[in-house]
Amino acid sequence: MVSCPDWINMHDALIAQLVEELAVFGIRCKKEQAELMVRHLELLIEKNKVVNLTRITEPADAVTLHLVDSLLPLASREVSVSEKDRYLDLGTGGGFPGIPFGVMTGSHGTLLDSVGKKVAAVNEFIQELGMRRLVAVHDRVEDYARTHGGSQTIVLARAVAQTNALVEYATPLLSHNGLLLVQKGRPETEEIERGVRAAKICGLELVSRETFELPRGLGHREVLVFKKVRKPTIKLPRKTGLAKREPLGE
Ligand SMILES: C[S@@+](CC[C@H](N)C(=O)[O-])C[C@H]1O[C@@H](n2cnc3c(N)ncnc32)[C@H](O)[C@@H]1O
Repeated sequence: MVSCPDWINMHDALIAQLVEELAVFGIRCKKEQAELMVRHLELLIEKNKVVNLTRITEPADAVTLHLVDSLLPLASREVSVSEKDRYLDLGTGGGFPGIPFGVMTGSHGTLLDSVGKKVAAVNEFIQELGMRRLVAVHDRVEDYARTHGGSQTIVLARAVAQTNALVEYATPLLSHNGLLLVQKGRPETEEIERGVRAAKICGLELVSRETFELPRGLGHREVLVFKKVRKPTIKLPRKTGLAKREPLGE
C-alpha cells in the first residue's frame, strides 16, 4: 500500500479540525472555504521564516488561535454579513481577521497595516489564494480615513489598540449604521467604559458584548459590536497620533 506524505495528512486534519471547531459556534464552513483558510496558514508559516508575522506557528494551535478566533464575530447575534458589505481590517498583521472573514463572507475587504513588509506578504497570500475581492493596503488608519470617509459598512479590529482608540479610528470610515467589531481577550472594565465614553463622542453605540471560550481551553474571547448611529460631536479624523496621545473618553 502507498502511504500519503505526512504534510497531506496534516493538511486534511487541519481542514477537519477547522470545520469542527467553527461548528461549535454555529458557523457553517464548506470544505472549499476551510481549504483556503488552511492554505493561508501554510503560506503564513512559510513566510514567517523571513518576515515576522506571528508567534503562533504550531499548525493545530494556529487553526484555533488565528482562524477560529478571527471568525468569532460571525457568531455574534448582532452581526450578519453579505457580499454587499465592504469591510476594513484595521491592523491586519498576517491577514487576520481579514482573510478568513473574506473567505467566509465573500465581501469586499481592505486589509490595512502601517508596516509595509506585512502588507506585501498579505498581498502575496491574497494573490496565491485567488481572492479578487481583497486588497492589502499600506497606510496608517488615521491617514487612510482622510481619503476614504464613509467607505465601509464594517470595520474589524483584532489585537490592535485600546477600544477608545479603535472607536476613534473606525468612526470616519464607517457609513451610517456601519459596525465596528472589536475582538479582545479579557478587557478590563475601565477599557470598556472608556470605549463607551469615546463612542458617545463619536456617535457610536455599544450594541452588544458577547463572550466566547475557544476550543481546547485556548482562551477566553470577547466581541464588542459598536454601531454608528449619529454624527460625531467632534471633527474626525483628528491629527495622526492624537488618538493615542490624547485618547477620547479618558
Ligand atoms: C498585534 S498586531 C495584530 C495583527 C492582526 N490583527 C492579528 O490579530 O493577528 C497589530 C497590527 O496593527 C498594525 N497597526 C497598529 N497601529 C496601526 C495604525 N495606526 N494603522 C494601521 N495599522 C496599525 C501593526 O502594524 C500590527 O501589524
